[in-house]
Amino acid sequence: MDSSIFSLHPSSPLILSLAASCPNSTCSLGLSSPSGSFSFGPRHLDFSSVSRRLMAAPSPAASDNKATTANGGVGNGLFKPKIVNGDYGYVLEDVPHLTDYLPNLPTHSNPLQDNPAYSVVKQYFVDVDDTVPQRIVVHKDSPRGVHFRRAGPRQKVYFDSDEVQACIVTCGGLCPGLNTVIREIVSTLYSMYGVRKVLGIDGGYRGFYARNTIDLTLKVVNDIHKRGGTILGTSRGGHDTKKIVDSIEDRGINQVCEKLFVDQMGINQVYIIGGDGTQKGAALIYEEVRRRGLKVVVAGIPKTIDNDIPVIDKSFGFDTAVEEAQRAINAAHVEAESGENGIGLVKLMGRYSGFIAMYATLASRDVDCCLIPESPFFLKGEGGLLEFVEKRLKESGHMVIVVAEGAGQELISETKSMTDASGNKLLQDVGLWLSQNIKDHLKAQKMPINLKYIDPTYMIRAIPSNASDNVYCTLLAQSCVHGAMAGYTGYTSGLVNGRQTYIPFYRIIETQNKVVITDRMWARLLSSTNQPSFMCPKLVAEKRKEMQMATEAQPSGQLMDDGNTGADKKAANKEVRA
Ligand SMILES: Nc1ncnc2c1ncn2[C@@H]1O[C@H](COP(=O)(O)OP(=O)(O)OP(=O)(O)O)[C@@H](O)[C@H]1O
Ligand SMILES: O=P(O)(O)OC[C@H]1O[C@](O)(CO)[C@@H](O)[C@@H]1O
Ligand SMILES: [Mg+2]
Repeated sequence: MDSSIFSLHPSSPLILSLAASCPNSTCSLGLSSPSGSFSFGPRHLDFSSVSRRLMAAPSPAASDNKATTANGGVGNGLFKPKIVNGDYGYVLEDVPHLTDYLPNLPTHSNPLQDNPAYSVVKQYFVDVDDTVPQRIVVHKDSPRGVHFRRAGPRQKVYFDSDEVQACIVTCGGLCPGLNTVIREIVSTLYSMYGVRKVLGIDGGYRGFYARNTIDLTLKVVNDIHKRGGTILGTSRGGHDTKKIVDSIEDRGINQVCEKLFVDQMGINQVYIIGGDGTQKGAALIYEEVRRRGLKVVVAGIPKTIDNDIPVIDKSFGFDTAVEEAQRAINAAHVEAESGENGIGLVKLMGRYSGFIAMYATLASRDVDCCLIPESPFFLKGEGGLLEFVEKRLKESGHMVIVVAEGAGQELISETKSMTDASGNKLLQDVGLWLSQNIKDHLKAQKMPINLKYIDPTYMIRAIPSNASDNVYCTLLAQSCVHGAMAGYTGYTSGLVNGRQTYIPFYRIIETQNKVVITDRMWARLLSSTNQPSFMCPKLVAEKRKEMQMATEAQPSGQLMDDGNTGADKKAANKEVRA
């Protein structure tokens, strides 16, 4: 067994509480027929259809008695989190399961065990009790801490292949790898689970009730991973939970797709690919589905080019975007080097989180100054940006500046703030604003300059994913499908410490992942660019306190983390005090 994966030992007291809430553990195996699985033959669909529509959902309070409760909740907070506590501070933040509110669902043997491609695999299935720790760096006496359920195929599945009617939707901004995820969900459903009914929802959440859909077959998705964008289209705004669940349940989709959905059943597996906003919407859909007592899995795949989703190691497409950003930075450098007092200014995406700018800067080594939303700066006076620009030009004759689109917004916008259809703040063009201020300042100093402003914003997210992101997308998609087939719901599939996991929605949507400027990664950047921090000592102290409070409340999932999470810092502070 891998050391980063903890298995709950069946004899430990922990298993007792887990068995009560985990459908795949001993208690639900008791449902199996002597042959090891329930099989309802051709009538099975009828049974499911009845269970989808008629089985009364227990009241949230009753159904949640199975798990220890904790603060927080999903969406409207109707359903409490499933938290399992074990020895030595072990905590499992578990994901919901269909049997939490539909207790008598039949199980089936996982068809993967008859798949020739998997015949060589030593262990077909992931142990149902395997979990993955959120914190990988620990001290001798640290508690074992928070864990998530390990993703992967389970021995028992809760859907018969013929019964599955899946749909996929993509929402929010574009991101490299969206098509790969779509392709691999379809391919996993078809090739591993023998599913034949997969539908693409057109144009984001509103596509659920706009009734435009695409039949996703292996042929349709075959080459799509080579293209940027999403073949399904995407959108912002337009989330209406009730209308979406009405459509999932029995309207719209099966009517449009008469060829496939002759039995008039609704969708029973919903795969939702999108960022923080999308996952909030997914959490609401899950709650409504559960409230109605439907046998419908709601599963998310985190998509965010800004890498602003917490808990996960990093988001798919991020590497591709950083790689593509190098081309813009290289061009800026070439331009800057070639003119008198040349300045290459590159604006990169990053609304609230400056990860793309930070990683593109660290990768390039040609950058003299990187500005991100998390690190406030000021323009004029001693220690300000303009003084630094002037100094660097005098020293080197040229410079490259990388700015994240969300940086310095508080300095620019005096106009009334506007929002997009999803409620996200619309940003002012920090690149143009910086260009003008730098030009004005250096003109006043009588310094001739050559400033070239490059804005590759959409170019870094509209491209197809690179090879490593393609593999990442494949694993994410496969994990997500395995979870749905195993009956888990209300989860986002995500990579945690290099392992695929199922993370409850509430953990994904409760905070945003941000660059922690008091961590070593930002210090590495400052030492690579040799830029000042642009912060007065008082502000640094305030930031440090702010960050400490935030990280102590919640260990953050920093990209290539040093292990400098809140909990580690707590432990470190304890040592210092001792
Ligand atoms: N709080 C919310 N509740 C329900 N739905 C939401 C919420 N926030 C956003 N959505 C819906 O999710 C979809 C996408 O949201 P948004 O435009 O914010 O993008 P995102 O998923 O955060 O992706 P990204 O920001 O990475 O582009 C939209 O259809 C929006 O209506
Ligand atoms: O112009 P659009 O499509 O709204 O997207 C812009 C936003 O999308 C993001 O890439 C997030 O998806 C942000 O970085 C950016 O502000
Ligand atoms: Mg977002």
